[in-house]
Amino acid sequence: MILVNNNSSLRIAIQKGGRLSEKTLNLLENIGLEFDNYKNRILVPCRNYDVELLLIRDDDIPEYVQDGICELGFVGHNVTAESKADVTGLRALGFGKCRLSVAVPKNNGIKTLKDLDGCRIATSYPVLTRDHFEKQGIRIKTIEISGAVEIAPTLNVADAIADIVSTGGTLKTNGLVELETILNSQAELIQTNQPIDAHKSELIEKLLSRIGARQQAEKSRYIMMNAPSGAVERICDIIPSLKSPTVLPLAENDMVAIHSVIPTDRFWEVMEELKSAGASGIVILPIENMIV
Ligand SMILES: Nc1ncnc2c1ncn2[C@@H]1O[C@H](COP(=O)(O)OP(=O)(O)OP(=O)(O)O)[C@@H](O)[C@H]1O
Ligand SMILES: O=P(O)(O)OC[C@H]1O[C@H](OP(=O)(O)OP(=O)(O)O)[C@H](O)[C@@H]1O
Ligand SMILES: [Mg+2]
Repeated sequence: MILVNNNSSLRIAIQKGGRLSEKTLNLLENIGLEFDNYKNRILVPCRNYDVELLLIRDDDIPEYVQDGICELGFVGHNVTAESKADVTGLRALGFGKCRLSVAVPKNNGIKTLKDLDGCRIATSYPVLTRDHFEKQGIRIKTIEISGAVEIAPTLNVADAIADIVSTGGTLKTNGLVELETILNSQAELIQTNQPIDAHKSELIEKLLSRIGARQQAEKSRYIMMNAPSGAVERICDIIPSLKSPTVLPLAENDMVAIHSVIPTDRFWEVMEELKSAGASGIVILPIENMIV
């Protein structure tokens, strides 16, 4: 049975309450979509775009998108991969970064995955875990647990775990060490493989283009600085992306203002070099959107 969304508005599934909810809503608002009253609601209309949000548990998102109940979904790649849903990944979103890893109690002699042959692995990701071990010909028994997986070895419910790791703090607190990564993950935008009409396809195209502009902007900063005109060439060498900066004369003799866009992650690396090249009054501004 195919359960496509017959409503004329594009429907997007997002996590109702959890780690991805706020960042997903922020992203949608940052690309100009206005929602109100999404607290305590399941279907939330949008004031200025032909779209509605379906707020549900993240585990349900891939299947809702697979079945066409929602055309799009924002969800962790770990959840999509575990579900094996028939959907298309459109964009990695750069937040909710984590990994699914195998971890074992510290100092118990387990050094490689092979040492876990015949062992019990506690996890909320039985599909990905079994696939990973099977590919390496290692026999394991998965013990499916939906939360607080890290405590399973202490309770002797399992010999090891496969769980989500980000900073590694939870593993450390529970006396576990990471053995191997099964999957790297971040939040992603997924699309249904069910047929989509022309109106909804156009809405998706426009959303993707706005998300692209937002992602580009987040990767960049607008930089302004003053410098002696003789220093412009050296400053451009320090930041290769400053190939054709805007250079404006200042009232002060032989001084110019340099304006350009630089990759966010480069700024802190080159700030000292810029200063020693003669730059002063360096100002860095966030960019709202960037269409290249
Ligand atoms: N420690 C973490 N750091 C960064 N991202 C994480 C972390 N833990 C989980 N994630 C990502 O955030 C997603 C949502 O995590 P969350 O803990 O809110 O899920 P949940 O408890 O299954 O929520 P739900 O109630 O919707 O089922 C995860 O599927 C994963 O992609
Ligand atoms: O490596 P860390 O930075 O410590 O993060 C990892 C922890 O974060 C997630 O749990 P969360 O805090 O979302 O609680 P949950 O297990 O109840 O979902 C995950 O299940 C780990 O327990
Ligand atoms: Mg969940």
